Amino acid sequence: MTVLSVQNLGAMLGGRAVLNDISFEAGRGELIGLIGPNGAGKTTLLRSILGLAPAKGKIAFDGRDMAALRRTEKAALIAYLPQERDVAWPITVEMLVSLGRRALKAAFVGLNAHDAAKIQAAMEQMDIVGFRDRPADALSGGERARALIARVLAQDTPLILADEPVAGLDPAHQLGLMESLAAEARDGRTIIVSLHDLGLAAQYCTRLILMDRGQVVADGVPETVLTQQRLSDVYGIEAHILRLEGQFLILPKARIQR
Ligand SMILES: Nc1ncnc2c1ncn2[C@@H]1O[C@H](COP(=O)(O)OP(=O)(O)OP(=O)(O)O)[C@@H](O)[C@H]1O
Repeated sequence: MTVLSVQNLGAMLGGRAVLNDISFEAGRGELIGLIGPNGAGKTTLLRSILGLAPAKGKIAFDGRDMAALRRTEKAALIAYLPQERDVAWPITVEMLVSLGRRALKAAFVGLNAHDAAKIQAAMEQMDIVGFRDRPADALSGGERARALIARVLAQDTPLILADEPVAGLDPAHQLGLMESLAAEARDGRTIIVSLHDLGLAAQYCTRLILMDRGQVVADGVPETVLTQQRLSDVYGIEAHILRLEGQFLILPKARIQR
C-alpha cells in the first residue's frame, strides 16, 4: 500500500536545479535508504517532501496532497530528523524528547500518560534514560544525536524521514539505531533515511534509492542497486561486495583515479 507518493519533484536552489524530475512511491513497512554522494540532493529531497524547501511536483500522503495538510496534521503523519544537531536552549533531555509529543498537540494541551509512555520508550530505545535530567546542550555530539532521534521516535508517526541519523554515533549505537529503525518498519511504519555508510545501508535497508546530481539513478533492493558499476560511476570507488553469513556487505576499497 502506498503511503508516500512523490511525483515529478523538481527543486531549484540558488538558481540551480538541484532536484530533477524525482518520482517514487513508498509503502508501509519499507526502510528506504537514500544514498548518493555529497551534494546529490538527499537533504533537499527530504526537505521538499516536508514542504521546507521550495519545490514543484506532487507529494501525497495516503492520497492526500501534502501541501494542503495543517501543521498538526503533518506532525501526526511525519517525523523529521534534520541534519543539523543543534539544540538551541538548555532544556533537559527528557523535555527535548517530549517535544516530539508536543508537536502533535494544540497549544496549551498538556501531555498525558500515553505521551509519557511514548517518551520513556523512545528514550529506552536510544539508550538515553540515564541522561534524562541533563541539559541537552551539554551532551556529546553522539549523545545529543540519540536524544534528537528519540524525539523523532516519540512522535510515533507512520512516516519517518531521517537525515544522516547515524552520523556521529559509535558503532554499537549505529547498529542499535538501524535495528530500531528496522523494527519500526516491521511494525508498519515507512522510513526514509539518508545514509553515507553503504555497509549499513546494504545490511539494514529493504530498499535503496540512489541519487546523483539531483536525479534518482537506481531504486530497488540493495543487491540490485549496489553494483560495482554504479559504485564506480556514482561514487568513484571500488568496493568489496560480499555475502557473508547471509548478509549483503559493502566494503569500500579504493578510490578510482579518473
Ligand atoms: N541554500 C542553497 N543554495 C544554493 N544551493 C544549495 C543550497 N542548499 C543546497 N544547495 C546545493 O544543492 C545541492 C544538493 O544539496 P543537498 O544538501 O540536498 O545534498 P546532499 O545529497 O544532502 O549532500 P550531503 O551528502 O553532502 O549532505 C548541492 O549541490 C548543494 O550545494
